[in-house]
Amino acid sequence: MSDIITTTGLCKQYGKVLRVKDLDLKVQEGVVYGFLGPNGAGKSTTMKMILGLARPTAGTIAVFGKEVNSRNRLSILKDVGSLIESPSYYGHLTGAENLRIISTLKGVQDKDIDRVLQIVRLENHKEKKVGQYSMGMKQRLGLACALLGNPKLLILDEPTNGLDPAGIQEMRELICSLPQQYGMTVMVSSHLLSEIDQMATNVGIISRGELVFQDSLSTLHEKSRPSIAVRTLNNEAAVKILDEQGVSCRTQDGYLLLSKLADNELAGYISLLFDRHIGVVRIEERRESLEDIFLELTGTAVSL
Ligand SMILES: Nc1ncnc2c1ncn2[C@@H]1O[C@H](COP(=O)(O)OP(=O)(O)OP(=O)(O)O)[C@@H](O)[C@H]1O
Repeated sequence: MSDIITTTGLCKQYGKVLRVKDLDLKVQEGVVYGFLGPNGAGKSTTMKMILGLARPTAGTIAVFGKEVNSRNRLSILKDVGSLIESPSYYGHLTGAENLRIISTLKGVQDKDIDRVLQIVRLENHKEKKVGQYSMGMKQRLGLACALLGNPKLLILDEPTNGLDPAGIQEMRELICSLPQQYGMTVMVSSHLLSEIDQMATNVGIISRGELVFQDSLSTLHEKSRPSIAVRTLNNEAAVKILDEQGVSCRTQDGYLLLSKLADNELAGYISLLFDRHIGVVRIEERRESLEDIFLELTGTAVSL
């Protein structure tokens, strides 16, 4: 699989503050790359630099294997569609008319308009004035604009912002379908872990301008460490007994939390508790949630 976006040591300074620090991103062909981070982490700034809308302070950006410079920028970005911030439209014109204006600017044939309207499921509303569109329809029209010309790469900055749950679901399904159905690579940003979890195959997590995780979503899930939660009738005494055995544990919500043990070891400690007349009433396996991992990586509680 080739790399569609590679950044090396990418930095952006605003005033005296470095807002994007030494970013080495790798977005491989055919993935949905979820670019996740708390508000103000530097996601939009990074995407704008990739799209040539902001000038990097340092570092390089390669798209489709070619390092982007002022001479080749336009020819490379011809194959990139984007949705950055809420797009504005002519409200007195229809969806199709708005798309016609963009397709002319992009040098794309008119017949592509019906194709993109179909992908975003707006074909039945194309003759309606955009001023009468719902927020979700406007956002889908934004995606349609990005899809004009059948780009190989889509860069979408928080495309579900401002949408209701049904709109979010629809946008998410659309984005997920793009690599398989149209062979596109998608980089999509969000501050919502649950959204990236449901949409992306690969994840880059940015915190205060720094990349703190980059790998497949499944690798992120593997980081969630299993632990054993035990509920007894006397947790205080149980902690002392386990402590004597060299087993460290902490109490949380009425449970003793032990790091994952082999089954025979755990069985040994449980029978020891029985021998010491401590009733064991629950034994459960738990996994650290993705939210906990996100918190560890970024030091910021995640919004769901
Ligand atoms: N043009 C600018 N001039 C000065 N500071 C800026 C500019 N653009 C962004 N910043 C600052 O850079 C930091 C990163 O902003 P950015 O918009 O990239 O974050 P983000 O991760 O996209 O967050 P959000 O989800 O809130 O949009 C913020 O502290 C922001 O205030």
